[in-house]
Amino acid sequence: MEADRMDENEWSYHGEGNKSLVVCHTQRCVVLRFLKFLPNRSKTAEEVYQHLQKILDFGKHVMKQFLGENYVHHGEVVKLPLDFLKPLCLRVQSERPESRCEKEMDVSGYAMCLPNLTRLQTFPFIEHRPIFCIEIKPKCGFIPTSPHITKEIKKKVCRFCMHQHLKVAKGKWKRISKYCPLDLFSGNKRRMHFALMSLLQESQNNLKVFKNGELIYGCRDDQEHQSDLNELAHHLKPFFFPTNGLVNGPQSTMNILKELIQVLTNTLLTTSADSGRSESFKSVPIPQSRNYCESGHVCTELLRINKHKIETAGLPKGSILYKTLQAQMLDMLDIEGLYPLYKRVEKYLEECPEERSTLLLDGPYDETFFEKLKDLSTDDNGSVEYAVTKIQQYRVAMTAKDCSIMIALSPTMQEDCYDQRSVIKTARSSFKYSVSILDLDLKPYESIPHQYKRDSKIVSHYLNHEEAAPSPIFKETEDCTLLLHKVTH
Ligand SMILES: O=P(O)(O)O[C@@H]1[C@@H](OP(=O)(O)O)[C@H](OP(=O)(O)O)[C@H](O)[C@H](OP(=O)(O)O)[C@H]1OP(=O)(O)O
Ligand SMILES: Nc1ncnc2c1ncn2[C@@H]1O[C@H](COP(=O)(O)OP(=O)(O)OP(=O)(O)O)[C@@H](O)[C@H]1O
Repeated sequence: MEADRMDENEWSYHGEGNKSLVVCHTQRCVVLRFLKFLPNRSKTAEEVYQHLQKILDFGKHVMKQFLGENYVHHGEVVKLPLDFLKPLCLRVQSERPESRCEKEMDVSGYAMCLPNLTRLQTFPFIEHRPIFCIEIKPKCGFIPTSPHITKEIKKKVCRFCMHQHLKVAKGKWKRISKYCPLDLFSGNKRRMHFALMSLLQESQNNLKVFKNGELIYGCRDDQEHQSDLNELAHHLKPFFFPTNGLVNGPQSTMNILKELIQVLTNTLLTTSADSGRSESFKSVPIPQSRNYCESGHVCTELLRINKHKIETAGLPKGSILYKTLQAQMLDMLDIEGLYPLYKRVEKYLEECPEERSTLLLDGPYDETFFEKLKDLSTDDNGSVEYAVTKIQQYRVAMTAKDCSIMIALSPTMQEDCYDQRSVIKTARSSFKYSVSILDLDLKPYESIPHQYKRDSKIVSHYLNHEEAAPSPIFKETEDCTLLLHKVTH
């Protein structure tokens, strides 16, 4: 990137989260990811540079090893001139959703330059072949079994489903989503179909759809707005049924969504030859963990019929979901077991503050850091070293619980002679695809007390308000349609 030739008019607002704001180039397949800060909390240019460099190192030396070379794009830190940044910041301001404007885009002079993951990862310039991309923020896909857990409900209902109730009560979202991460991570195609359909119906901030790089569905600020699946299907129709232009109406919408879900399921279950170095990790053991959630909305009939399958189904090793779940499961103690270890480290640092850098709490995030994550033992010998290892594993796990998966798909003719490993096929369609993971910033050590409090808030709210309430009635005709439809393997 040539910093002296940067023109703000070539960049447009792309999206943002709680910690960063992203702009994309209009001609090339790249984005710039800026940090965001609360007003008066901004950092110096040097601090921002160091922070971005740590994000890069963590992606490159840790998450790439974990999740695989092909899925993770660590990008590069770029220096940008102020006469580019100031007008760019003004330009994007009007595009930003109001709910995100509490924080300001950092204009200190550094950003992360990354490939635009809504595009196929094989071309440096924007191709004019049609493409769409689904972004999924799957959240935590397992129920914890840690002996440190004090509330039994945490062993029955997953955190996402419990958290839904608090979010709706606080007005963050209008409706409870029927999505349960345990369905998506189950590896069972029917449950995955249900999870994806639920995400489409109530996308919240867990699903977005981009068409030719532009957001067309999901993550709307206006939470009153009920997502319009007909509109989405209308957008996607040319990708799935290019010649069948006249068929319209609910049946057509359903067919398109079913096709979309099938393509997504197949992609999520595809294994990558590129295994990274996660093979050198032992699988994280989770004794007697249940793989469905008591508050899940997946039709009880389906659970009954498929009970045996649900017990045995699993994710293919090497699939993106498997790798993400393995990283999430590095949280073996649960925040309830982790918090006392955090306090142990804090006490030690109070007595010996000069030891902070020796403990490597703030990096460097290099090979040595990665190697230390491999120690899965939970035999606490009372040492500060044990506490630090568990804390670092927890931070990696929390990162994996909050990342997003991008699936970019571009229709291709069966006869196009692409490398067949990068083509996903169903009976009706065939797509060239790429899968990536984004938002792999290591969660801060300092956020552990906040995590502890939030966990207790989510659980108490659920116990006080929801546990006694009956499960929502499941309308089989509406919601089971996809589930009970035969799924082609
Ligand atoms: O705690 P959670 O599960 O609500 O996750 C937070 C996310 O909320 P969500 O529930 O996905 O809507 C939250 O997402 P939103 O801002 O709600 O879109 C952030 O991703 C937050 O991470 P960070 O503090 O910005 O690094 C996330 O916080 P962390 O817990 O990952 O630190
Ligand atoms: N490399 C990329 N290519 C395309 N889109 C991207 C890329 N990186 C981020 N985005 C888009 O920008 C949005 C915000 O980015 P990101 O998730 O990294 O922000 P964040 O503030 O770190 O999120 P969080 O709220 O989870 O902390 C993403 O949801 C995604 O839609």
